[in-house]
Amino acid sequence: MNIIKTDLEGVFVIEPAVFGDHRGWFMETYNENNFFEEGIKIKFVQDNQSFSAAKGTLRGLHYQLNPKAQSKLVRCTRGTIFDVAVDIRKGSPTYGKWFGVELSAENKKQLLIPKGFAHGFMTLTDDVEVQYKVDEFYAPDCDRGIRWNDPTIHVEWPIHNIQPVLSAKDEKSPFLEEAEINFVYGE
Ligand SMILES: Cc1cn([C@H]2C[C@H](O)[C@@H](COP(=O)(O)OP(=O)(O)O[C@H]3O[C@@H](C)C(=O)[C@@H](O)[C@H]3O)O2)c(=O)[nH]c1=O
Repeated sequence: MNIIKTDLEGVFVIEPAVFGDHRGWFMETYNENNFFEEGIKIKFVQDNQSFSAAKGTLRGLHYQLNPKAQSKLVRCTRGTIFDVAVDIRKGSPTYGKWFGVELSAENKKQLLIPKGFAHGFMTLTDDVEVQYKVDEFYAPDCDRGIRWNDPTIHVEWPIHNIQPVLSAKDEKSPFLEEAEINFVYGE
């Protein structure tokens, strides 16, 4: 398993070791020891899965406020997504900066998104399944969003000539400037 740093502190791309043989393949999708060796101490408590029917579906950018903030370990088990983490920790040297990576059933990569980041993804194929582990339970009262096309964050979504398929909630999310955020860098 390769745990690869990105330009955003605490955001990692994970490349699992895939063992193929005449039957197919095997891989570990999570190994606590490997994460601990990299100094990543997370205790996951909930596993989530979503299905998106159409290419160009966009879920995000989502986060839960403190004290219910979540770290997320995201993978795509059917189809392909462009997965994005945005640093929304006040006072962070990379505040408002984003990192994106293609995750697919084929490349088997995962993205680790720490607390203090917003997360979202766009489907690049039809019939997409995304699975992710989180280290805090769902807390609807703390559930928040930032508009997917916030001009100050300016995520370069790979499909930009279409109106994405959005939830009613995501259509109305505030822009970063007005969003309620209670993450402070270093805390
Ligand atoms: C996230 C979540 C939702 N739900 C319910 C609430 C709602 O009725 C239904 C659909 O919820 P949403 O519309 O928020 O689902 P979705 O837009 O897929 O939300 C997810 O998006 C990605 C990008 C994330 O990062 C996740 O943390 C989560 O916010 O599922 C749970 O029961 N538990 C959960 O953990």
